[in-house]
Amino acid sequence: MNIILLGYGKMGQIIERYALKRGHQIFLVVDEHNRPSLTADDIKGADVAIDFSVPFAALDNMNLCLEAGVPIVVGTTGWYDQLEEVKTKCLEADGSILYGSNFSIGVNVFFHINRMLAKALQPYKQYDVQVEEIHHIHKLDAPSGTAITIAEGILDNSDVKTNWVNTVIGDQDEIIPKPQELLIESHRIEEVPGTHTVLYSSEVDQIEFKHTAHSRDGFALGAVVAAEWLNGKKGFYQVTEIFDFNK
Ligand SMILES: NC(=O)C1=CN([C@@H]2O[C@H](COP(=O)(O)OP(=O)(O)OC[C@H]3O[C@@H](n4cnc5c(N)ncnc54)[C@H](O)[C@@H]3O)[C@@H](O)[C@H]2O)C=CC1
Ligand SMILES: O=C(O)C1=N[C@H](C(=O)O)C[C@H](O)C1
Repeated sequence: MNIILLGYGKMGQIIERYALKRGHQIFLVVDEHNRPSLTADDIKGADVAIDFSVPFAALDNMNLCLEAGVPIVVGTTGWYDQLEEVKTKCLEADGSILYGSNFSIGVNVFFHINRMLAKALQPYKQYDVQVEEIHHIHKLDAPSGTAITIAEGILDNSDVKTNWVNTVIGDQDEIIPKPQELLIESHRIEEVPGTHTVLYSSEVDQIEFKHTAHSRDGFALGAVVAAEWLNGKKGFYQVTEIFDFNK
């Protein structure tokens, strides 16, 4: 496939490596320097675009790809408050968008089991639940997109928790969540690639369910695999749809 890389930072550069390794070509690399002059005509002819940029740019990039008729895989997080609007635009334009807060196989299995765990513990009200995420100090958004997906999996399977609230440790006064609020605690530490933990605590014990990324390679390979899956499809998809264990 001919791939456009939208964003050429930590993720874009690793994705390039995996794309070449899997026999694809890089059609164009876009960052904030050449993005302002880019038009739909410039990207026509590419098979797919992969966006790992920044939230406002990802929204612009999705619009550009819809205009050009180029399918786009979006790994960028921090724009999910606009999800419904983007979905409507994509379906109206008969376009092709696949998004996901995390493209690694490990985290997608984690998402799946997180839902099962929440369902299993739903009757046992003696357990309170909280989510923790740890990322590098350069991360722009909090909570992480992955933590939001985890929280949604818990909220969908809880009759106690109604919404999530976030606190960034060290940045603000500590939030004391109300019983119906699911706390997502964000930590920003050095160069941590991404660690997510779900904690169920009762008076007598604690269950910890944790995923630790050792590098960004799992995210990058997953993004290329997602682009291969999207090739030739129309519609608005989540990365979870590409994994058989979710069927
Ligand atoms: N879904 C997933 O599996 C993962 C998602 N991410 C998300 O991907 C995004 C990028 O992460 P990193 O590569 O670590 O960040 P980064 O800061 O290293 O790279 C972002 C890149 O976007 C570029 N950029 C800025 N404005 C742009 C524009 N208007 N058009 C195109 N490019 C532009 C910057 O030059 C930079 O190269 C973040 O939102 C992060 O949360 C990161 C890892 C995995
Ligand atoms: O910004 C990052 O680095 C990451 N972002 C994604 C997120 O917000 O969940 C995925 C991964 O955890 C790394």
